[in-house]
Amino acid sequence: MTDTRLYLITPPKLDPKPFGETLKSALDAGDVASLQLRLKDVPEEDIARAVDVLMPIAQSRDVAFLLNDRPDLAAKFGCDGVHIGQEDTPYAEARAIVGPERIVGVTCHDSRHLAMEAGEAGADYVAFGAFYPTTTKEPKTRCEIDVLSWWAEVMVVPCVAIGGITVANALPLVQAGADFLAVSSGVWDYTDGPAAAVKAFNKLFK
Ligand SMILES: Cc1ncc(COP(=O)(O)OP(=O)(O)O)c(N)n1
Ligand SMILES: Cc1ncsc1CCOP(=O)(O)O
Ligand SMILES: [Mg+2]
Repeated sequence: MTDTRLYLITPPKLDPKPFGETLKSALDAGDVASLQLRLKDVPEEDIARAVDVLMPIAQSRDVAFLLNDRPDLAAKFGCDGVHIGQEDTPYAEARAIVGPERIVGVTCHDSRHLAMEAGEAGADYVAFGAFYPTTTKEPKTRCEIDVLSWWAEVMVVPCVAIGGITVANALPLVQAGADFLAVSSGVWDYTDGPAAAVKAFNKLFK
């Protein structure tokens, strides 16, 4: 049995009501640690509406609900945390906004240095990637698996792997010691559907 758990990331554009039904079936299919709402280039009211619909679905199933990019909205909406990248609100400011009880995760690309900085500052997790090709986002870097295994070996701050992760290519990341696999299209676009993807990922973690 490994300690790896699934961290789902929503598609960058979605219609909350129908997506909410898809989300229910995915979360009811197996263990999911967290869901990140990651809407890009949309007005705040679209984020608010998606939070209204999707956050109760996640939280009622003990799935942590994180918001991408916006610590101010994460605090305003009562999300469980926020994910910030290197071009978003700096960690110290994000932590001051959301407080000590909420999760703050930080993008660290392929950089041991960025991850050590974030970990020492108090980040609740560091995210490395992209490990595989992805069309969901133009990642700034590719990350080698040895960065992940080094971190898992020597550090205690949880590490997240992200970028092009699928059921077919996830095992080396699990074996390297990733605490979480952050997955978007590998679940939402899975051939047999998101629920089957959640089941298949959880089988890999056994
Ligand atoms: C878990 C996780 N890891 C990395 C990212 C990427 O964040 P960022 O670099 O800020 O890019 P955008 O997602 O904001 O386009 C993430 N969102 N989640
Ligand atoms: C947000 C993000 N950051 C680096 S790669 C990526 C996209 C993750 O989506 P997918 O799992 O579909 O590659
Ligand atoms: Mg960001």
